[in-house]
Amino acid sequence: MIQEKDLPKAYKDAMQKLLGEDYKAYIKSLDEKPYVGIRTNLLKLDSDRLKELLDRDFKSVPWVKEGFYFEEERGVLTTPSIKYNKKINSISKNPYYFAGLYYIQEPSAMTPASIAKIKPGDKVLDLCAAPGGKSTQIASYLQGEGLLVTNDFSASRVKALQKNVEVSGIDNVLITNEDPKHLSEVYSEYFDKIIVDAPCSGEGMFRRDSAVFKAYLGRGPESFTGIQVGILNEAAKMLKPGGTLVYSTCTYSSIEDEGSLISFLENHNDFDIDKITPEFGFEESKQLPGTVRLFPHKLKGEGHFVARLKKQDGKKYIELKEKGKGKNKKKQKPPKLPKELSDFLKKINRKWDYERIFINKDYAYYLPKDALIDKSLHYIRTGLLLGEIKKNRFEPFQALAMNIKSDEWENPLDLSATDERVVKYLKGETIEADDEYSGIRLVCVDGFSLGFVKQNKRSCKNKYYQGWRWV
Ligand SMILES: C[S@@+](CC[C@H](N)C(=O)[O-])C[C@H]1O[C@@H](n2cnc3c(N)ncnc32)[C@H](O)[C@@H]1O
Repeated sequence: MIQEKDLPKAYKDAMQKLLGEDYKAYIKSLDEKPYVGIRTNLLKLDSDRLKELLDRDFKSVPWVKEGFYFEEERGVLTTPSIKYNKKINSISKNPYYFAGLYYIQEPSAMTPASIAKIKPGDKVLDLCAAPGGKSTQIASYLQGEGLLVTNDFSASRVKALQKNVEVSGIDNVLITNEDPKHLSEVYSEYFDKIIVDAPCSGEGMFRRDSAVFKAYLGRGPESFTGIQVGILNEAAKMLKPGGTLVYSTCTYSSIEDEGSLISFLENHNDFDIDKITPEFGFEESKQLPGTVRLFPHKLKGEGHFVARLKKQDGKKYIELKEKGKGKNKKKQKPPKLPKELSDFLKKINRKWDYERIFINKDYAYYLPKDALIDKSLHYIRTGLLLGEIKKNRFEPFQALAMNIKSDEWENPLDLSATDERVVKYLKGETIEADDEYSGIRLVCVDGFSLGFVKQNKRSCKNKYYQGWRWV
């Protein structure tokens, strides 16, 4: 627990100035446990079904309809429903979590994507995306239509982003590991919505993460503003006229919040603040009306700052194609698919658009529809990674399994969460099926896909991705 005496003087002074008589209530809130939230993955199910499966009537996060508080007693991660199995003892060690049915996310962190007005069909960029909280939420809102480009500058953090995108079953996605400067050279005025969840000093996360506090003592707010304004400048280039840009941080620092935004707006008079209604305990900024802070003494969540900007529709938007910018698009002739791959895809009851299948070094991808892909950028994923074409066979990958709905597979091995084979499977063990079969089969928990097995008679050789196993 952080106490007032541990806080740097400059920080206390700034908070007193910001909060006035609320300062004491804020300091008191530092003694309380942080809230734990979960958010339904709307790509896979709705919240009523999730509550049913987890056997809990969670309290809702007031400002995000698919967000819930995990425990009335905050931070206590005890088993929700599956009482039969003592090994399943936390919200992150639960078969439904492995099935990507929900994302664990701090309730305030659910705000930026929820106010970005994202609708199916939009092209959305999440510029500072790892580990993927906002990206998985954006994908939920897109409902498989449109495009999500999700980027992070850090090569190590982008791995966690990739995993979360794949567990969530997202296919209309490009994952990049890029400096925003490079992205803006390719994606000029390309996106309808952009989220900049900027790197920041993390003042709002002190009670949740002591490492953030330690890092803060070594590196205060001033060092972040240049980076934040730089990222916003690149985002501005990539937004279509009329588009929406959301800027968020998990800090209270007015240097990083209003300060960075004011610097940005001074050089971008084609952007206006699109007011966020100060409801649910959100506190409107006095310095920059229309933007809001979330304080832990005002609502059930950690500290955040959120602003929504709108780019004016000053000039008529010219489609990229007309500008001839789609030149480098990886446009292939519809490939002649290897028989192994086309035979495998026939097992999945879905209308595949074969023109979107892209094969690179024996790896097969299903590209997002109408997405601009440029060779100069470092893509971690271009769409859904289907699998690898091997000699005389196709090896389907985990990302594909997570994207398949159980009713798209003719004969899934569908196990109940109360079946101990589920945890065995997630641990990478061989399991026995109830019926005989020969070949690759989809394993599901209560109708939601988990991964593949290679079945011979009743014995099912485990194909669950090693790096994701239950340990
Ligand atoms: C607050 S975190 C993002 C959290 C994420 N949006 C989520 O909801 O899970 C900020 C991220 O910005 C990334 N970052 C730092 N500098 C960056 C830059 N210049 N361009 C893009 N991303 C950057 C960091 O690696 C970090 O993952």
